[in-house]
Amino acid sequence: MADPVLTVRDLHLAFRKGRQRTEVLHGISLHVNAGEKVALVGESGSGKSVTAQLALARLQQEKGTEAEGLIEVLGHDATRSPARIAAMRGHRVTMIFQDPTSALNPVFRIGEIFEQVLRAGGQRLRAQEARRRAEAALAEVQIPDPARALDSYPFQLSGGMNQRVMIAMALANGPELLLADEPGTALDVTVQAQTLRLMDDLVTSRGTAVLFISHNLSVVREFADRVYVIYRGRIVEHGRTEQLFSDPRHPYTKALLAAAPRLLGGGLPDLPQGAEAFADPLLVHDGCAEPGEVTA
Ligand SMILES: Nc1ncnc2c1ncn2[C@@H]1O[C@H](COP(=O)(O)OP(=O)(O)OP(=O)(O)O)[C@@H](O)[C@H]1O
Repeated sequence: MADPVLTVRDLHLAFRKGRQRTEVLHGISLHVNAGEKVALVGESGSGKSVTAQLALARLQQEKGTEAEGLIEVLGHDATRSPARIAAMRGHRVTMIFQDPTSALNPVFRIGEIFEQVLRAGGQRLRAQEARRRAEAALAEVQIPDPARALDSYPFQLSGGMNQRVMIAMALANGPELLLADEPGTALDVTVQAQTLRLMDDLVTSRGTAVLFISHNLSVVREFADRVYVIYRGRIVEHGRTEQLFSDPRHPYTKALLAAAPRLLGGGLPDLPQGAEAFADPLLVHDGCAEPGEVTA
């Protein structure tokens, strides 16, 4: 069996503010093997994002955070050696967020952000080579005019386009682990479906391990090899995806399944013929900023 790239064991997390202490994780354990696609599913506030933030060593240093237990990322303990995790972020371990447009720094052009991404981890790269690699990466996520997209600001692209840009950036350095936190939930369902399929194809062909965070069980069905169900800071059920769908044991998993919107075929919807929403990379839709409007 492949080695785990992420191991979480008996992880507890509490936030302290003044005299108040709020426990949000109550001893969760999970793992993601090399090349495996694993989903962490649960309702809002159940503790999905904080788990990913701990794996990225982003929460440990915050005042009031009390974390106990093991979080091992590519062989390094995220609590004891946060600097080692920080050094791997952006190339060996990467992340995709819910709202792609606000995740991209609005004051830089896509090309400039991409160049920084390609230099993550101190890699030396000439500007021309960075541009060539960025164009190739954007072409791979099926952006029709990569050169034009690289010269654009994030607010000039649609939410769907920015999500593709984020996917391209997250995979550009060949990470071993991708943390995808509700990717595309800020987008409409058809665009979300398209981008998730694209991400799925790319990570599957490259063998990138993914921890896929979602509140929607039916979305992960098509994507994940295994699923963990988290409820109020506890893993209440886990198993192989098909087994979990065909024979859910925990009442919460059953409720989550019943509540999940029925998408076509139980998974992501197929696109209607001719519904290519991406013909123009400068097209603004999905309720994103209007052209010329700079988002914060
Ligand atoms: N920095 C923080 N300080 C205090 N409490 C926090 C902090 N970050 C998260 N929490 C709390 O921890 C709990 C878990 O939050 P988390 O963001 O992990 O939920 P989630 O399952 O990802 O939900 P969503 O799907 O809405 O993002 C919530 O009650 C949240 O309010």
